[in-house]
Amino acid sequence: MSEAVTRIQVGGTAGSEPYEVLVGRQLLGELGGLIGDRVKRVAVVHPEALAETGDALRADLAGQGYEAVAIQVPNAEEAKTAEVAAYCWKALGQSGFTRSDVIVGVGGGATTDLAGFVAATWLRGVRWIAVPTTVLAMVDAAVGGKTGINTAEGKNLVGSFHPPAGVLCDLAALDSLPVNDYVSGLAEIIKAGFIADPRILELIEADPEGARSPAGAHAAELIERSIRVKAEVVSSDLKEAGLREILNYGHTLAHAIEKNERYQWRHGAAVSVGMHFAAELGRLAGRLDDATADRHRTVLESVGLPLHYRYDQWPKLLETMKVDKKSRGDLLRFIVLDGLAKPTVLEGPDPAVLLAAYGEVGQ
Ligand SMILES: NC(=O)c1ccc[n+]([C@@H]2O[C@H](COP(=O)([O-])OP(=O)(O)OC[C@H]3O[C@@H](n4cnc5c(N)ncnc54)[C@H](O)[C@@H]3O)[C@@H](O)[C@H]2O)c1
Ligand SMILES: O=C(O)C(=O)C[C@@H](O)[C@H](O)[C@H](O)COP(=O)(O)O
Ligand SMILES: [Zn+2]
Repeated sequence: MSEAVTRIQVGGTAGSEPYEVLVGRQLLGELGGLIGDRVKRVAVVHPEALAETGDALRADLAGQGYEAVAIQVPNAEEAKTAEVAAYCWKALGQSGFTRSDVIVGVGGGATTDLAGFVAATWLRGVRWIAVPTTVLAMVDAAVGGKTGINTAEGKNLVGSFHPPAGVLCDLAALDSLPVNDYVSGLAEIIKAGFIADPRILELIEADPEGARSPAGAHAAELIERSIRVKAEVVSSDLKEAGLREILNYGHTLAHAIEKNERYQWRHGAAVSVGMHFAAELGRLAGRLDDATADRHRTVLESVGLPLHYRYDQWPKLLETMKVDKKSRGDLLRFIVLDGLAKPTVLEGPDPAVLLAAYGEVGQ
């Protein structure tokens, strides 16, 4: 018997094309319908770790009559570089890829960010479909159309808003995901809990061990709730004119840590430390109550996410945070909470408050 498929609508307002995020099992049969029958070529962009999946998908699409090519890219952040994007552009050029052809990005958030960026830039924009295979990519990266690559100066500094034509979250893909990568994705789920849907936090607090596994009793509910948070926000503010900034909760420090670690830390681990910092910043700025700030520590720690980073790195982190995309001129801006599920912007915090907040995080 086939399991139920959940369909979550994204976009369709503010001038963006609507699309659906499908969550279920054995969803790859949906791919042909999403690609469409007037398409000649399909490029399947996948990481080394998913070489078999990428090739099976290519063969399946070839069997359906498409001219299908697989483009293998490095795992994780190694893929989010100008060099790898150029390698993909070369492969598309050599395949004769036109504006009516389609890119399929299969993999974690790093792969879907890259595949979406290549789709946004090739011929000034071709359609693309996301097939996220990590929990983080399902709940966050593949939804909402932020695509991009890193540069030596910082995380995601080059990119474009280019929403996919559809997102297929096949939960079966999570079975092969290493536990550390699964747990890293929980950081974005917990983020969705703090900024918008506290039920997420309750589900994790009730069974932190279960939350660490795709076999956990609430895995599908946690994933679907988080996708709904993201879908609602990006549907009303695709280009981050205002509301969408709340999805950046914890990310100002997180991106600086990732750069400092030369992108060897998982994004979710950095976001966990970044949310701990944002909670302390909110508390010390007089916005957030002690209980909600403390709740960050307990829930993040309960699933095995990190809370701390090197104290001596603060000057470098502060310098990197100045080129965060939320900054305006010399004004540093952070997302903090006024209370549970009440995200807001804190502009130009007192440097002494910033340092004191980092004092709780650094060790
Ligand atoms: N565009 C957005 O809105 C957005 C949102 C959140 C995060 N991101 C980006 O997403 C990236 C992080 O994504 P991530 O956490 O998915 O990490 P990732 O893409 O780096 O994947 C982690 C590792 O798991 C491997 N992998 C992927 N799927 C697998 C599977 N099913 N089984 C076994 N191995 C698998 C990958 O090849 C990689 O080595 C960061 O670059 C972050 O900036 C983007
Ligand atoms: O979708 C968004 O908007 C987010 O901020 C989601 C984040 O989880 C994600 O990591 C995003 O890539 C960060 O965007 P950036 O603009 O700060 O690079
Ligand atoms: Zn993120």
